[in-house]
Amino acid sequence: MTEEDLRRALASIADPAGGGSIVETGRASGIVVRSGTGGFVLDIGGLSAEDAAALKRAAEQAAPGARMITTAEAAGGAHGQTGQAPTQSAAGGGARRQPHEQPAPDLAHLGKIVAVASGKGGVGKSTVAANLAVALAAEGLRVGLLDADIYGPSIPTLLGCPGRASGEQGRIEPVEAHGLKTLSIAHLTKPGKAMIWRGPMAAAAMMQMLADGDWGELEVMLIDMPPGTGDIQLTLAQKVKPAGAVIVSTPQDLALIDAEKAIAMFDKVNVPILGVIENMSTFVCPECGTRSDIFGHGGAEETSRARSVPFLGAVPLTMELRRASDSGRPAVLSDDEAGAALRAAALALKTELES
Ligand SMILES: Nc1ncnc2c1ncn2[C@@H]1O[C@H](COP(=O)(O)OP(=O)(O)OP(=O)(O)O)[C@@H](O)[C@H]1O
Repeated sequence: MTEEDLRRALASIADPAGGGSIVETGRASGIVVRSGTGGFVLDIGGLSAEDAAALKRAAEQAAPGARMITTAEAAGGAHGQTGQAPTQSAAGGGARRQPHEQPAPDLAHLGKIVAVASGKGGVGKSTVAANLAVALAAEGLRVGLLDADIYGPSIPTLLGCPGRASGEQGRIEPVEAHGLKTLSIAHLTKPGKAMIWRGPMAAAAMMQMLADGDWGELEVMLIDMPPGTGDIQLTLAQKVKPAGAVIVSTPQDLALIDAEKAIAMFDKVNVPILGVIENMSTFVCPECGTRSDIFGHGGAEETSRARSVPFLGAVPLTMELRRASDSGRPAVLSDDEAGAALRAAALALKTELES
């Protein structure tokens, strides 16, 4: 038996959660054959006991004698619900890519890839990512922005470019907005569909948008990561090999603890930290202009000093920024304080990328 035989046998089994065969969705991974004996990992996470038992039986029958390791570690999303792979709904059925199975695609045409990440949700990571991207495009760079926040895609709203991406023959045409190219899972799926994907499917979707997107020749590709340190972050580090990561945090202690965790995770997988940005740094009252440090102030700068990573700047919490984000006109295009702070952070990032 060869690995190809084993892979083909497993590919004949449909993932009970939908999205294609268990090889296509990444539910069967780590497929190896050593001295004629096969082995693979079967992820039964997110399945009902009944579906899991049926799947194990089907795998045993399809690959008799192969060593099967079952794991539920990668489970995520709603249990037992059906997900949908992006090519089915958008790009017209191109070759799917498996982060765990296929060699890393050649992404040299994407230029310097920068992950914008946060340890904790809701700190304004997507807002910062969108504004950095628009500011870098305004500086004349050819910029891409990938929304890899599969579970809460917000880039189309922030850039004011909802709707569906077009595509043919397995390629996906990115959407153009504010001088840059962007793709989001929200451009590829019906609302709500992406939320129920399991971890490996979400990672596969990110890789597919990167590899199958018709991005052209870019200088910088920013990736708006989902919050936390899960499957997608690992796939990114292993397959995409980014030039570095930008960590967004509020000055609040809890957010900073999680930001530290994110820094440690990127350190561990050898992704350099290009800098830390403190968001919601100081609240500026829209009525009287009074400043108050609702979440504290300066904590992210202290963290970056303690970890010897660059501090790219502090962005205030302002009504204008919130309104600009909701209306799809990035704050960086206006002259107010938050816009200026974001432009400065983008320039600091540009300097880091050039050094
Ligand atoms: N500096 C700021 N001033 C005012 N509002 C802000 C600021 N930064 C972000 N926001 C608002 O906070 C909300 C959350 O921001 P955003 O979606 O960017 O966070 P996130 O960290 O990406 O969240 P998630 O973890 O859900 O992906 C949005 O409504 C956004 O407009």
